[in-house]
Amino acid sequence: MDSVTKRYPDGTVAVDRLSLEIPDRSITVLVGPSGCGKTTTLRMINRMVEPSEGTILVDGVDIQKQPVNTLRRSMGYVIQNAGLFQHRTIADNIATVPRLLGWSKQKARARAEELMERVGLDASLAKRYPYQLSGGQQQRVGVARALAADPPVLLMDEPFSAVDPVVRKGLQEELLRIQGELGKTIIFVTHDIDEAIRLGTKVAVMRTGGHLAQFAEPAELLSDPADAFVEDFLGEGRGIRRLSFFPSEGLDLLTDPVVAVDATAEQIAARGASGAPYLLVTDGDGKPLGWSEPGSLPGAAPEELLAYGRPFVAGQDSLRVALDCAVLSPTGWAVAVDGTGKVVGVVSQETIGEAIRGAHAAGRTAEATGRQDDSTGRPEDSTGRKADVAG
Ligand SMILES: Nc1ncnc2c1ncn2[C@@H]1O[C@H](COP(=O)(O)OP(=O)(O)OP(=O)(O)O)[C@@H](O)[C@H]1O
Repeated sequence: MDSVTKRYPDGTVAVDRLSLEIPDRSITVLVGPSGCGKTTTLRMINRMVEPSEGTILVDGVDIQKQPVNTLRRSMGYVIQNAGLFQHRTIADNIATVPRLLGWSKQKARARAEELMERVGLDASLAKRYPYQLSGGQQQRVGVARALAADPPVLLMDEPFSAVDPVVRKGLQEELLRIQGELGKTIIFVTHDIDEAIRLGTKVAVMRTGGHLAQFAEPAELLSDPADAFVEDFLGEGRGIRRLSFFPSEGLDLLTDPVVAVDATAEQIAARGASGAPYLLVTDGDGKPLGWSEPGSLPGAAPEELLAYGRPFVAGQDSLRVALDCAVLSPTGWAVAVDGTGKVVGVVSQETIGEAIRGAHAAGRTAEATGRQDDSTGRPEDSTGRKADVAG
């Protein structure tokens, strides 16, 4: 997209000389306050709105030189409230484009069934009508319909804005999973910066008047907002949210303060000597039971143990998750587990604080030498998806 401007007939400049290079097979998010030109930008990409100036190339081809129908078939389009055809069943809604393309009824139906599964909809919903579905389910149908003819590009305009936060998070996770599986190029409009940071490989922050304020990876937005507008738009907690991009790998985990529930008095005395104010007691499988002062062991009843709270998955969860676990722990220590829930060590808030300072210093070095810092890539949580950076 090269120096694209949209001036509406009444003189409103909705988009002003916008230049963006949207990366292939990843999610690019357009974010900004109401009226900053996000929807206009998106609609210029499938020519629902024609630019006044500038050029838009897709795979190197000027979209103005392509027949509109061909262009739109290569781009799925999803809008808020899904925009489903109310008088058609779910299966027929999803099969709309394949049928227009002349697919047989059977083939289109099979495709609809396949897509329902892909977006997490039960097959039993196929014969229902949109009004018989929840908002979140309707939104999934909207995504399935947009994917039906397997277009390489998906344009999504505030697709999850109308659903509650829990459903929204589920839809976001689903979209990340689908993108990972199908490798679509997705351009996603939202006014929610947390959604942008969670979903975007790259995020374009726009400001009123259709100007581009910053185009960067989420971690870079959080560490180096281009100006006061972007900083303000990112809101509070920028430093904490940035920790989602730092992995917990390499945290100095201690195993000395971890004792099995059947440990002998001598073993406990030896652990107590390590100086930790609390020991973490584990069950026969190595899973956490709770914290105890060394003097109360052995023989502490389960109800006497202090709750260990939420553990983090070592190496998989981010430093943000590890810090959160430590802050929520009654002892100020976080419990680290492996993928199966077995304790691999414990770590104090202080040690996590040192790791955070180290990660910041490494980030600064990476910036100074101009190399890409791996820790500023896509944050992952224990599910292997992007970490929750909301809030
Ligand atoms: N058809 C139109 N004619 C005149 N002005 C328009 C038209 N469509 C949009 N605009 C104006 O262009 C500007 C950008 O609108 P646009 O819908 O692209 O913004 P947006 O960032 O998507 O906003 P929102 O988040 O509220 O949906 C706004 O000032 C809007 O009022």
